[in-house]
Amino acid sequence: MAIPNVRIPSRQLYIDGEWREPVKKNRIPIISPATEETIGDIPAATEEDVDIAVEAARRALGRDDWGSTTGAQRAKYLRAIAAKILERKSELAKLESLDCGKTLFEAAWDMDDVAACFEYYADLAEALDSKRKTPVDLHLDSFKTYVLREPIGVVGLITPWNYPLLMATWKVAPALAAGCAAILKPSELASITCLELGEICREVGLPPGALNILTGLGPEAGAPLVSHPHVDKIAFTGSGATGVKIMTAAAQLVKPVTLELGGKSPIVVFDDIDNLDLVVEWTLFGCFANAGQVCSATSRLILQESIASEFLERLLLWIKNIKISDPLEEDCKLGPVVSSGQYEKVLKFISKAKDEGATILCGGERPQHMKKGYYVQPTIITDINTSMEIWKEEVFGPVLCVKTFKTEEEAIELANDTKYGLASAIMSKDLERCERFTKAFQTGIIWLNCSQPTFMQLPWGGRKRSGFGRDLGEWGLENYLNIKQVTQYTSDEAWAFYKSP
Ligand SMILES: NC(=O)C1=CN([C@@H]2O[C@H](COP(=O)(O)OP(=O)(O)OC[C@H]3O[C@@H](n4cnc5c(N)ncnc54)[C@H](O)[C@@H]3O)[C@@H](O)[C@H]2O)C=CC1
Ligand SMILES: NCCCC(=O)O
Ligand code: NA
Repeated sequence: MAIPNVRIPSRQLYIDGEWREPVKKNRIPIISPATEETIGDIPAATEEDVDIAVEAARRALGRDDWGSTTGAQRAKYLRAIAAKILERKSELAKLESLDCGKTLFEAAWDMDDVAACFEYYADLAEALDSKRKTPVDLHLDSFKTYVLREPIGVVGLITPWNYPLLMATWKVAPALAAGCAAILKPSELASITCLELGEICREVGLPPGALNILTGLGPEAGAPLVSHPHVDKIAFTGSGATGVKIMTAAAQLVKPVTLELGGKSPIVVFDDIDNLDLVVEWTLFGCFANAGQVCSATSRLILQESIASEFLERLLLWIKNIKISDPLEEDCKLGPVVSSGQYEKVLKFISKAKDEGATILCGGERPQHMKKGYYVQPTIITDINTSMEIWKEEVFGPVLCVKTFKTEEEAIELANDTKYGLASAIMSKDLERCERFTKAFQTGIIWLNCSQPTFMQLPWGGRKRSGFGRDLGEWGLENYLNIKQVTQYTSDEAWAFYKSP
């Protein structure tokens, strides 16, 4: 089928409401994950550009047209952005798919979520107006006290390539709703749609400096943002290794961070399930959506021994039905991973698993029919012991590990046997058992008889090495608010602590 072509806009950095060439004039090529060809390039920001963007953001905070806006006024901008996203949905979805390899089906889904997220935070921005000043009654005649919620200031938002525009929106929307001035640094592996967000902000007349978009390499553009003295907070989604670097750099300035890092989430399947196909499909979706490049992917299947062979047999039949093709093709359900680096990384994990004695039940290689592109077959690995790397480390690719269990205690122990703590899923018709697992799972996200559904009203984030802080919901807005207490002495009486002269 003919692939719909779309022009990749050539952009500069988006700073202070306009397009600006990077000071050093460098650019980074865009490599198509589906064809391995260079299809464009993005500007490469460096420290000098970060300084210019931070000053623009600080100026915005000091100007009435942004720094003194009400939540209702900011909500208008957020709703206008949402409308433009929907207007350009088809083109943005294609650009997203071209850039990161995500199927067009999933990219379109993401664009709906992006628009809905801006709308959601527009509502919360309006609600903030009545919550800005909360009286606290001490039942004391001589004091009047209240709490103020105010924007935290200039915020640095550093985001990954697996959901390029959606992960950026999870941070940009609440940051703008709170009245912060933001500098977004998307991943250099997928920046196209984030740059289009800059064009959309320019078109809706978002005041200059409220949102600035700096594309570029992590160490060159991200690191200077983290260590900039006039950036008040960093919100990050990405790898654990980079999260540690960011937290270490921010610590030098006692700068607050929120870290949404990786995961190695379990899906526990009991033999009392009613509908085998329903559970098999959730298991597939939980690990192979977005080609497995999902921080919350339930990439460890912990299967009750009594149904293991029947379940795996059915799983293999479903896997054969997954259409692997150019991600822009209709009905494609598995595209390439984002880059040659990620491709090599995933294949290395698989070969290490084999070396350590595991069995590749299916997949494990490039699909025969895809001669070009960073494609990895949906892969299932069995005969795993818990000391293997494949059991412990996040692969961030279409690779599902399987272990079996007999008792609930064994299942809980296997599920929590990870340094991560992002998400867990349990499939069982016994809701009391689900309740027990909800308490026992050491994660921030629990799925009961499903895996991955993500709703922006709910707090998203984890524990342990999956980081801390929460995106989405009211919690997402709190990330960008400073809480200030105000205590007023209202009496004319002396305080009478000291003896009057
Ligand atoms: N939890 C999640 O949602 C994600 C997890 N990952 C994991 O991370 C692995 C590596 O993927 P990467 O794209 O390299 O993730 P990464 O964590 O290195 O990159 C994420 C963002 O951080 C920036 N960055 C990198 N080094 C930085 C530094 N020193 N200071 C400031 N910013 C910096 C990058 O430019 C990008 O915008 C993946 O294989 C996957 O395992 C990657 C993306 C998302
Ligand atoms: N369903 C959203 C997952 C977000 C993430 O992988 O970071
Ligand atoms: Na890309």
